[in-house]
This record gives sequence, C-alpha cells and structure tokens, in this order.
Amino acid sequence: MKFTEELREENKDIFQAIFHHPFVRGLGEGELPEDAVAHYVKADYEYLNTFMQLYGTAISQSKKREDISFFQGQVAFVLGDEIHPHRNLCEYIGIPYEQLQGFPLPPTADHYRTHMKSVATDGLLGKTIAAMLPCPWTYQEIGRELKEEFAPEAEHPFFEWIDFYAADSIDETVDYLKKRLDEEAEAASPEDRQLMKEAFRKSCQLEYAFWEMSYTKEDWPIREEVLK
Ligand SMILES: Cc1ncc(C[n+]2csc(CCO)c2C)c(N)n1
Repeated sequence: MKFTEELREENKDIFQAIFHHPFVRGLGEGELPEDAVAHYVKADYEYLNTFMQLYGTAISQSKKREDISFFQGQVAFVLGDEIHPHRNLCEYIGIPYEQLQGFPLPPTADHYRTHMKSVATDGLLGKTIAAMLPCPWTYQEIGRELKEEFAPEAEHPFFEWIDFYAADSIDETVDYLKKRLDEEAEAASPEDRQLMKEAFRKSCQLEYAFWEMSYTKEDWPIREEVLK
C-alpha cells in the first residue's frame, strides 16, 4: 500500500466527519448562515497567505527544478484562481471581498497556521508536504462529493465553489503532492515517517476544526481590534 493510501485509510474518520459537517452540507444544499460565510472568508483569506508562504518554504527545501516549478505554480494558482470560490461566497452574502480582508485569524485558524509552520521548520520537504496535503485533498473530495450528491447547475448559489474544487486543476495539485510525499516517505526513516503521519492527521483535524470555527464564528475570548 502506498504511504498516501495508508494516510487516507487512517484518516477516513476525519474525512467522513468533514463531509457531514453542517457548513459543508450547507454548501451542497445551497443555504448557509451569512455571518458564518463571512467568518470563513475572513479567516480563509489570511490562511491562504500562510499557505503561499509554506510553498515558499517548500521551495527552499527543494532540490529538483520540477518541484520548484510546481510550488511556484501553486502560489500563482492560489493568488489568481483561488479567489474565485471566495468571490462566489462574497456574492452570496453581498459583501465586497475587499471588506473581508486583513482580519486577525481566529484561534483555530491561528493554530493551523502555527502547526504547518512548525512542521515545516524541521527542514524536511516530506514533512512540509505532509502538513500541507490535507488542505487540497479534503477540498478535492468535498468538491467531488457535493458535485455527485447535489449535481448543482449554474443557478445553484455555490455552483462556482463546488465546480472549482471538483475540477481537474485540483486533481493535478493533489496527485503531484501525493506522488512526492510517497517518494519522500519511502526514503525517510521510520521515525520521520511517523512524524509525517502525525503532521498529516493534525492538519486533517484542523481542516475539520476550520469548518467548525467558521460555523460557530469562533473568536478570541476578548475581541481583537482589526490590525490595519
Ligand atoms: C482551510 C482551507 N483548507 C483548504 C483550502 C483549499 N485550498 C487551499 S490552497 C489550495 C491549493 C493548493 O495548492 C487549496 C485547494 C482552503 N481554501 N482553506
């Protein structure tokens, strides 16, 4: 069994929990509380900044041009394409995207950022990828599940969101990261492979927690001023 197949099997409980989360169900059903959607977009905009920085770290840990090219392509993808699902959510709530940018990350998203960054400081590309992979992988499967179950048409309020994550471009991202993680895990020590598993599972947990954070509008106990 490939390392990434083992990871999928060992984390199927969290993948299932994500598919059944009320925020994800609401995306499929086409109805979500507007304040939860705003909370999600605010946090996700900042989270994606961290994710791009992680690709920068991955480049600094890369020895092959093919990897460097892939990682820089993903930064361009997040900057230029991943704004479309966000814009779809902004249209649903009728708030301009620009008004949802520059907010402090709520505790769970802050924890997710710190987790990925701390795993990446270890210096091993395989660990960095292990911490990053649940992000595109869970969204790829959410996109597929929602497309299959709800078969949304253009009038569906979240058609673009679902279509974006069910598209081939996400498959290419996930396939490349899986292939590279399998190769890096194969060459790693048993101890490092175990650390990769732990980093992957924690990111899966934090993917679930990010939906929950958005749905419950989790915030710091004492509200932070917007840092602008
Ligand atoms: C919390 C959170 N998790 C995953 C994604 C999805 N996502 C983020 S970056 C990226 C492309 C990877 O190269 C994908 C698919 C998100 N937007 N927010």
